[in-house]
Amino acid sequence: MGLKLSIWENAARIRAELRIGAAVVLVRGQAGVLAGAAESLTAERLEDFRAAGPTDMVITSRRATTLKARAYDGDVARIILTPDFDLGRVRATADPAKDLESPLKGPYQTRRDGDAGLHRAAVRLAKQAQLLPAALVAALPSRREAEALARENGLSILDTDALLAAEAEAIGMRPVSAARVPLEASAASRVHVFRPDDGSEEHYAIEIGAPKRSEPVLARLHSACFTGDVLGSLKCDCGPQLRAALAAMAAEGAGVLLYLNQEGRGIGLANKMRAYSLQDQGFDTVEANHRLGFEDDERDFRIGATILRRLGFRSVRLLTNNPRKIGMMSNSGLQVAERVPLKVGENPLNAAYLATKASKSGHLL
Ligand SMILES: Nc1nc2c(ncn2[C@@H]2O[C@H](COP(=O)(O)OP(=O)(O)OP(=O)(O)O)[C@@H](O)[C@H]2O)c(=O)[nH]1
Ligand SMILES: [Zn+2]
Repeated sequence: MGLKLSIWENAARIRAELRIGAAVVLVRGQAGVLAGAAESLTAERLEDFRAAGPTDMVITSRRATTLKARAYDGDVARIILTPDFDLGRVRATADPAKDLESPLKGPYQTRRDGDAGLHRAAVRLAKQAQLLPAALVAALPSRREAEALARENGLSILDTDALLAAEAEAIGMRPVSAARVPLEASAASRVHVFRPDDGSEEHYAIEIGAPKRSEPVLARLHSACFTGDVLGSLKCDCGPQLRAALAAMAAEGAGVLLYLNQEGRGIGLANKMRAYSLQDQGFDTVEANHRLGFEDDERDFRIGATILRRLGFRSVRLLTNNPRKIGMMSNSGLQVAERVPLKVGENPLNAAYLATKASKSGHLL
């Protein structure tokens, strides 16, 4: 039977497998590797990697900077897994929790020859699985042998160039369901649920009143913050921003708030809590992300524009202090007719966080 998984089906399955510690096969051109996430690695699986072929641990250049490892591959570094490199050292290399306690983890020998494309893809998949951005990669002799290894062991196999090509386009969003939900801010509210074609998290649109599609709509792109939105955390300004945005829309009688499930600026709640632990050790919000191996902001801002367009909007008055959100909207073909500042919720416990966003991430004051 010619039943073939689509690239999205395959990538979604591989993300789930990486989370539970399975090894997968990645191929590109004539090359193939066995790959797994460092965070979910076990001692037994580490031996499987060593038996499969010469194994590297791949980290991002952000993490490499903290570890003083040379990154010859631009945004990633391939650490050669010498025989003494055990599971404890893999964990300590991936996870910065104990960096200050035991700063001397190296020296690391990093690889500079050969192509790092499949290694880069492995780290990217670990990030998408919301794990620490670090992977184990064992080189296999050829694509043909990689395909045979996958077939014989029932492993998932992914062509990483095909995934990159698919991701270059904005991911499609399908409206799934919608219903009236009267809110404290406004009784005239509807919640719409959108499901992305790539099998990742669903996102929500909260429509207040009946905004005209022919005029710029008062809009907010809100990224999920479990701690701020739900628990009322004082470490950030998300909860007050969420409520102030809904209140502003209610006051005008119309607006649309997108609730985007991009927790922790796209790194997920587990990694955000790791970042918070680092902040308790004295690092600011940007430094903490970098020590973990992430960029300051890992969100895909095209998602918001895609959903707004699906809802029929062409132009927005955007509630934000973040110039990147404005840039993304314009690049995605949505006109930003006006920026509406949203400065609420400053308190003594988040003042330094807000100041860092202004000084390092270009947030407008
Ligand atoms: N990684 C990380 N994420 C954080 C931290 N504090 C808050 N967040 C996340 O940051 C996001 C908040 O972003 P938003 O308020 O939508 O956007 P913004 O970039 O601040 O821009 P505007 O609020 O529009 O000006 C949420 O996903 C939070 O979970 C932190 O210290 N580290
Ligand atoms: Zn927050």
